[in-house]
Amino acid sequence: MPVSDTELTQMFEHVLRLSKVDETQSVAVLKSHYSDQRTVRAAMDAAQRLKAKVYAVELPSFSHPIAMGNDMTAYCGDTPLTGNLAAQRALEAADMIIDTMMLLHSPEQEQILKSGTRILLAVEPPEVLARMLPTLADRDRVLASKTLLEQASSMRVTSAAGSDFRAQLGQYPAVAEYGFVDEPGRWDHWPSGFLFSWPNEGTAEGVLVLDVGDMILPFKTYTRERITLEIQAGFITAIHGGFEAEYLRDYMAYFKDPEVYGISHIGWGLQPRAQWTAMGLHDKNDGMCMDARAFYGNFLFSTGPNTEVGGTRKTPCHLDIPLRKCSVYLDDTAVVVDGDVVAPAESVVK
Ligand SMILES: O=c1ccc(O)c[nH]1
Ligand SMILES: [Fe+2]
Repeated sequence: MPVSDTELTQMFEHVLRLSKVDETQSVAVLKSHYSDQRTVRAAMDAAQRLKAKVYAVELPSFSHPIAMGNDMTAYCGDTPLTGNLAAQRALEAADMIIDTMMLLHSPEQEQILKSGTRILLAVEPPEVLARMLPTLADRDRVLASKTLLEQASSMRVTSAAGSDFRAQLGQYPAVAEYGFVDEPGRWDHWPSGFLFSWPNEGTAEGVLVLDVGDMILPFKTYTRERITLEIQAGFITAIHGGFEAEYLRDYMAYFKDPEVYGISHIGWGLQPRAQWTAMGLHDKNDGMCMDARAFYGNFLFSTGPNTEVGGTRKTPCHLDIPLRKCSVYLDDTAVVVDGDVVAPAESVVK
């Protein structure tokens, strides 16, 4: 249902308050011509209403000749900010950036965060922003699980469909997404409500079976037949199945980059207001479909880049693949069983 401009501004005030925006803060709204202009205006108005020093940084869009589709996660790494050091300095000067054009998975985002500037990504449609307006309960639920994830030395994922995946953890940090940025140097995405880390280089292995009803982003498709991925030493080594497997193989091969087969972030969803069904109710160009990444009890894995945590894989092809009905174990502790969150207690929604 349509959200009014007034509601959108009020929602931004709520999220910016949670992000500790006040009269002591400077807020930069990062945009390009493809930003949602209503989101840009609401962000600017809300920051001003909280008495922050507000400015906008507009960048000409960037399109790489091999990028396909309009989903902002489909081509990662190079962005409108790449190479524009003056603009990067202008952004690093802010205490907080509201990113309406997508810096995610770029080295520049990492550099800006290291300067202490915090970044909130907001590119979903206003109606999706409204349905998953972040709360302190979201933060507490995700951070309770992050405590377990950052202490774990391994993750194992199994499913009735036949998945049996393992990875060592610890080389990379655990990342919690709960929809607002309340600490210096923090990145987050409104809407969200999930957490993840990256496998230690070379340690992801086993089999992941995409069953009927799982999802592949940025295709924004529900899989209608099984696709089986073989994973060895941190990379997908085979993709078996029918037409949908062929489509996935063809898309990944198109980039002519062996790093596209690397395993990227792995984690699970903790947002009860995100819905598995939502993707079927939106057009492919409506946004990046955060419902799919965040729905409660999913196992979300992904392929390709790991630059945002200092890794060396800057490949542009990034697939986010949420699976239902998996069991996720951290060392010997089950956090998700058959698609339902079981631990820690503070992360379980009754
Ligand atoms: O919020 C996000 C969105 C995309 C992604 O790849 C990770 N986290
Ligand atoms: Fe991702």
